[in-house]
Amino acid sequence: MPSPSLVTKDLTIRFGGHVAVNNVSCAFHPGELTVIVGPNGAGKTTYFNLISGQLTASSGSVLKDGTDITRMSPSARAHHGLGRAFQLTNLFPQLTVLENIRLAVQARSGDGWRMFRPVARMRALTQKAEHYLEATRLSGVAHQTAANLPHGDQRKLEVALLMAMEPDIYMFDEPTAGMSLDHAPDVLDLIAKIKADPTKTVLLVEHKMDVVRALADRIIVLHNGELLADGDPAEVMSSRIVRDVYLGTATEGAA
Ligand SMILES: Nc1ncnc2c1ncn2[C@@H]1O[C@H](COP(=O)(O)OP(=O)(O)OP(=O)(O)O)[C@@H](O)[C@H]1O
Repeated sequence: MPSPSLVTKDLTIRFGGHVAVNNVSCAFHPGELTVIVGPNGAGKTTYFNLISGQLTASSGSVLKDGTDITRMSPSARAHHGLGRAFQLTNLFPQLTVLENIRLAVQARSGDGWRMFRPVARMRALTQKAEHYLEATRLSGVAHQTAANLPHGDQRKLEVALLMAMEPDIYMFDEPTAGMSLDHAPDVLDLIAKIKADPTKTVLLVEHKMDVVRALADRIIVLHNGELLADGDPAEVMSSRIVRDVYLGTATEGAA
């Protein structure tokens, strides 16, 4: 097993008297896709927010390749290779699909967001953007404005933007939420492609068990902000304690 790319150590956040994530210690490795499951309110999104920097921990730490990123801003964490897909927030709605991806490629290449650059440089950026267009099967809508894309293609564009940033760690929060059955397989195929790269670590928050079964190498279960179970998907999902949690019969402190 390679050394972990991401570690959370005793990660905790309190909102007033409520501990939403409670001492969660977990290590994630390249080449591994971990699905985070748990009932509503278990702390899954809060755990994600603590990792990507939308929230700052009350105590504990987050390490990326051994570097302590606990107090870093989301953009500093992104700079360290942590990539989280967000619905639409990174899109320029009036620009085309190709232009949006090219801007992400540009940002990644360190060119910043400058408007003017030599033609050859622009061509190289466009070629790279076209590569991500093809990888995400969006070439057919390359010249449509992002705002006019159907919902399914917008979700694919979010994945394309994330890929263009070339993170080591991909984080997806319910990537097929709100998608029609026709489009969901496209996004799942993309995530499967990312997971096939042994240098990438993938974290996924997901409720849909068919998605979990299709993609998970490993499952962790959160319950009342605590890490309740961690391991092989089939074993974890068939374990008594996890089934009790999903049936709502688990008792406090069952972990
Ligand atoms: N900013 C906040 N202030 C106060 N309480 C919060 C805040 N964010 C989350 N919580 C609480 O923390 C707990 C965990 O919420 P979280 O959204 O992480 O759960 P979740 O497992 O992602 O749930 P779901 O599956 O429903 O999205 C909940 O009780 C929630 O109300």
